[in-house]
Amino acid sequence: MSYAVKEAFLTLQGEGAQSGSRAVFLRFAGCNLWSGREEDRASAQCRFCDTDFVGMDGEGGGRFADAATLADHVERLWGQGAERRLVVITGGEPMLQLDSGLVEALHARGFRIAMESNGTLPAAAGLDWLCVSPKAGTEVVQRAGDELKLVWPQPGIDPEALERWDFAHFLVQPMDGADRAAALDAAIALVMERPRWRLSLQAHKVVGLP
Ligand SMILES: C[S@@+](CC[C@H](N)C(=O)[O-])C[C@H]1O[C@@H](n2cnc3c(N)ncnc32)[C@H](O)[C@@H]1O
Ligand SMILES: Nc1nc2[nH]cc(C(=O)O)c2c(=O)[nH]1
Ligand code: SF4
Ligand SMILES: [Mg+2]
Repeated sequence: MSYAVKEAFLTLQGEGAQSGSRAVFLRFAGCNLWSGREEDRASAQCRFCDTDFVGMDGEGGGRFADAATLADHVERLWGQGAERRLVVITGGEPMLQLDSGLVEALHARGFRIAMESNGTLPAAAGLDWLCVSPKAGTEVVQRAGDELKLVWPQPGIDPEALERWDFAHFLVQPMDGADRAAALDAAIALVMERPRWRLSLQAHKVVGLP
């Protein structure tokens, strides 16, 4: 099968428990919770998205005919060196496209594979790091993984209920947008009340990386 990629680039992981790690980001086009068009945002299931995932016109984006071609592209973006190769697969919603063929092709090139998902679709087998970020009002089927990353505040989500899910790390990330100062206060307050949680800041935005 072919893959629709919005953009792909080398940067540092800015979020979560692996923040600060060198990584190739592979951003698939399309999401199942929002069309990506501003005129649809108010009626979407996920309304706070900070990402343009429409089309294939970004840096390093395009239509890739098969898994080997896309994995070669990721390898070229990483450059020389076999040590600690990491690809973060995101979107949009990556589980609309990520399949076992791409997992195998990336592993064959020595990559650890991390994925950022909204959890409404079951994760592909064989991933090395799974981040699930639940969205209020959606049915999250993927309730186990490496990190649960809760964008906060989100009315309709109860952090205490999420603590029963099977994750190694519980991160709370302030919602970026018009109310980001209040969101930061709310995220800090959550950690103060519930020590299971740790604060995840979007470090790439602070330092000006993509
Ligand atoms: C753009 S999403 C793509 C992956 C997947 N669709 C998801 O939602 O997890 C990547 C990450 O950014 C987070 N995110 C999106 N909009 C955000 C915002 N306005 N502030 C903070 N985090 C945000 C998501 O919750 C997710 O953890
Ligand atoms: N540097 C950087 N780190 C990130 N971590 C998760 C991101 C995402 O959009 O999925 C992201 C992103 O867009 N850029
Ligand atoms: S689920 Fe993820 S990609 Fe889709 S609209 Fe929400 S934050 Fe954006
Ligand atoms: Mg992002």
